[in-house]
Amino acid sequence: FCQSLLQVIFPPELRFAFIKFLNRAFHCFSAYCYFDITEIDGVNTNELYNAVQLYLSSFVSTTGSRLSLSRALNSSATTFSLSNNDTIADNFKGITVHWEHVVTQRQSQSFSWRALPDEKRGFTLRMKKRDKELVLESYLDYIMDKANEIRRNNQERLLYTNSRGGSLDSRGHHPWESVPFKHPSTFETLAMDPERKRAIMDDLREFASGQSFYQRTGRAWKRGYLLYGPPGTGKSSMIAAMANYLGYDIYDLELTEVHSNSELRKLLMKTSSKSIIVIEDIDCSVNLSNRWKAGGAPPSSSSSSSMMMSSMYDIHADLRGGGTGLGDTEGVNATNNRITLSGLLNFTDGLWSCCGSERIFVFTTNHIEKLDPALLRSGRMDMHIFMSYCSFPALKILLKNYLTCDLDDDGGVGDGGLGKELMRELEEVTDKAEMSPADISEVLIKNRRGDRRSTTRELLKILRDRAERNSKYGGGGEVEEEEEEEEKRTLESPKKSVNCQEDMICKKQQQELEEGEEEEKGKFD
Ligand SMILES: Nc1ncnc2c1ncn2[C@@H]1O[C@H](COP(=O)(O)OP(=O)(O)OP(=O)(O)O)[C@@H](O)[C@H]1O
Ligand SMILES: [Mg+2]
Repeated sequence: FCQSLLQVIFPPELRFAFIKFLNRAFHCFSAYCYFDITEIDGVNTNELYNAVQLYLSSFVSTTGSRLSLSRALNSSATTFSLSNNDTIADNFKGITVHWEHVVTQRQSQSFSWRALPDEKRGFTLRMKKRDKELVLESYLDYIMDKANEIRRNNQERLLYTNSRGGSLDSRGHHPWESVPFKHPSTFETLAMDPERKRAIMDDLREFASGQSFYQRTGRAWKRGYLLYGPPGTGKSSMIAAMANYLGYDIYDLELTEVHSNSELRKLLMKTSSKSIIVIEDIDCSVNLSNRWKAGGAPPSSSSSSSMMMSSMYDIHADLRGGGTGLGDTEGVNATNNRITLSGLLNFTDGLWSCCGSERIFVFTTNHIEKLDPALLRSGRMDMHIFMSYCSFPALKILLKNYLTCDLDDDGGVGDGGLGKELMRELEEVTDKAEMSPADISEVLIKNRRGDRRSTTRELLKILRDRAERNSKYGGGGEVEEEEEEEEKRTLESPKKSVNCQEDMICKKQQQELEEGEEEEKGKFD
């Protein structure tokens, strides 16, 4: 009766004004304030809404009793989110905030360019008025960062390659092509000394969480690792483990496909942050000890041989980038049409190297001694990591992974383990055998049908043979290694073998020239 009386006495305008006033009075005296984050902001999707949803999903799964589940395209994980009109509390730097997921039916609407969903979804964030500043200043940024991290962890990572060279294709597409990266190597499966492994993992973790350090010290947020060691010691596996550990994408840069320094720069500009840029076998992929060429004269040579050397380089430049041919002694083409060491150093160190951030450069080589000292100078590559032949602690990791048995220091645990004696014998010969983890894994795979002890005995036999051979002929599989190297070079870089032929032709020409000179000299004498 009162209500109808009020409706009769007060006109609607007055009633609305009264309700508005009551609302204002309530908000004035309330200790709380509210932010609405709607799913669609005008006609655009609100990034903050998606970020909040993802962020809340990281802890709502353990606290909520009724959840909405979803899975995004290319995602490998289920996303949990608050059900309609549910509420959850969160703590941030000592303050408590409350999130409510508000879903209402959208009223039949006027004309819109974009088909809008029937439901209007949004989050309401409730916090104490005194906390408003902190929320605006850092809580929302924190949520965005966290959401990006969750998105990256859930999403498949990619392995990029520059098989099309360094330039954009005719349709202006990206110079990198990608495939999903699914390498199973992790630091768990990687066989190397546990202490060194831990040091590398710590270094990576510090790098990934070191944004403020890099900002404070004025350094570009990047890090370089040089992995070196004999073939099959796990350099490529280490790169995969790094990517899996940090959740980064990998850009596998094929230097032989890049024709100039500017192409190299373009490629770099098209890489994303949180990625590992890899150049494998840097000593094989391109001749990088030619920096003197850009500066003019070679380090030490007689004039005739210097001329001959120049010609040699010009032939290479021709092959790669269409130079003018023999006699172009200044090497203009050599520097313009092919990549040089200084171009590569600019790539990793120069101003361009910091477009984008949080990037890791990894170079690998089997022969560190063949690299130009400029690449090795301190500060260039932050960490030099030697991947050695299999040591005993590394062997234990391989045994654990391949034979699925946990081993303590005495070889015990799990069905009696492998036994103290067997472990001692293994320890004695492992270092002397100088076998790579790849070779040892091969033995373990071949003999995996037998029981653990017989497989290990088989391995011990092979290790002993290798150790004996090494003591007889001195040194590890250097000859094998050289052969493998040569094979790798021919397989990976057909151009290289062309270059080798060119080198031989040039050497022959040089020999003929010298013989000619001697003849001339003889005539004068
Ligand atoms: N340290 C290691 N831990 C575990 N497995 C390894 C290790 N090293 C090699 N392997 C095994 O051997 C295979 C070849 O290793 P990988 O390709 O990583 O060697 P690499 O050092 O990159 O050799 P290359 O110099 O020829 O490129 C891997 O697939 C892996 O199964
Ligand atoms: Mg490799």
